[in-house]
Amino acid sequence: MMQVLPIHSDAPTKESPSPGRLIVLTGPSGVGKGTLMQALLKRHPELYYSVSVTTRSPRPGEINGENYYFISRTKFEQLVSQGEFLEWAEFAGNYYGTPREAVLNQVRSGNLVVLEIELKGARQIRTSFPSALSIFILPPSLNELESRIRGRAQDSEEAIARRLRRAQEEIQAADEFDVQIVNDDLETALKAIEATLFG
Ligand SMILES: Nc1nc2c(ncn2[C@@H]2O[C@H](COP(=O)(O)OP(=O)(O)O)[C@@H](O)[C@H]2O)c(=O)[nH]1
Ligand SMILES: Nc1ncnc2c1ncn2[C@@H]1O[C@H](COP(=O)(O)OP(=O)(O)O)[C@@H](O)[C@H]1O
Repeated sequence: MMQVLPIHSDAPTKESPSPGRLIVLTGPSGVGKGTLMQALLKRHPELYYSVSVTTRSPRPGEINGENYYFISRTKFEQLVSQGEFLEWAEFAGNYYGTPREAVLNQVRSGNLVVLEIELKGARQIRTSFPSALSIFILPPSLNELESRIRGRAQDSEEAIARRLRRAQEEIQAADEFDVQIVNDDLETALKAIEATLFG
């Protein structure tokens, strides 16, 4: 029988036996998590991608409710105090969080739910959901990571520098996660993720 999880609680969520599963995709900014996620969703429409909430400004082309829910810092802090996030973190000057209820409902319904989140959030999920499958995406090199972030041409110099500093810290934590996959050739990395998820 499925156990009902506390929805509005700041206490770490107790894991319940459930037919669904949480998948955490993490790794430094610019490594290609978003690109891999999109390709994965195209090939496996049955996966549920959790749209995060953020205080970052939308980039050109980003759509509210599709890429992120874009909200103010005040509203974000209010949602934190209401226990609405499964995890949340500050990254490069902005807040990011995973909506609790939508994700838990999907897991309870038996779906594979993918969270694409940064290191601190990924650690929180590992603690709350020890059976979550966690995947760390590595760049082929730091130089390649920098050129991917620059190639995206959507962040200021300052934002790029912050992301690169943070990337070096994040990469050191790669071994904490269940699986490490290098995103050199995109297709190869995708196949490795598929093998991990669907075995
Ligand atoms: N903890 C946490 N991190 C998130 C969430 N949503 C996105 N992130 C991470 O926040 C970081 C910055 O995201 P973003 O500003 O979109 O930049 P980008 O990933 O470099 O394109 C990335 O590492 C995302 O994976 C979330 O809900 N929680
Ligand atoms: N395997 C790859 N080879 C070359 N470029 C890639 C690869 N994967 C992603 N990219 C490019 O790198 C940049 C950053 O990718 P993105 O998915 O936005 O990263 P993240 O979501 O991890 O920040 C994008 O311009 C993307 O097209």
